[in-house]
Amino acid sequence: MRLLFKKLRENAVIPKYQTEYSAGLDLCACVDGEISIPEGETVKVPTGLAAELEGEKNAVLLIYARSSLATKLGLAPANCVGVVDWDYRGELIVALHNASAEDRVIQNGDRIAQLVVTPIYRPEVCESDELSDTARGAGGFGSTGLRNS
Ligand SMILES: O=c1ccn([C@H]2C[C@H](O)[C@@H](COP(=O)(O)OP(=O)(O)OP(=O)(O)O)O2)c(=O)[nH]1
Repeated sequence: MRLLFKKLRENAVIPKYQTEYSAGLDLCACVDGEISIPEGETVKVPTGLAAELEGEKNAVLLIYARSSLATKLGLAPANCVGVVDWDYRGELIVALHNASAEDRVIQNGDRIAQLVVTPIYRPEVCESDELSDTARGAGGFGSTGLRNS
């Protein structure tokens, strides 16, 4: 499988794996100089890249937070996880939300999020009057309690 990146602007950065076993490919901001993300606001940060997962339709590109940005700077994608449709050929955008109490500045080339390629199922969608019985049934949202017992 090949993941193709097309640079939409000269200063875009083609992602690379940081280590041999990195799960994510860091996405870099592609801006003129720098971009400000005021406290409490969300800014759509461009990457200057379009991507194509060549041939493989049962996989998806997901845009996740970088834990360092989220925990140290309060910057994480507003949509939690960005889902990139297989047929999307537009620019990859990271909608960074600033949950900190300070304005933040992102410089051109800063690594702002990570792209993860993961397999997906695309099942046939059917309406059904019955679902199979299970021990859990409809229990959820804490129905099994807090601790192991
Ligand atoms: O964090 C993200 C999320 C999405 N996208 C791109 C790829 C995706 O294929 C497209 C549409 O995203 P999504 O399906 O989440 O948007 P929507 O709000 O459901 O709008 P629509 O599908 O009608 O465009 O936008 C990004 O660049 N970054």
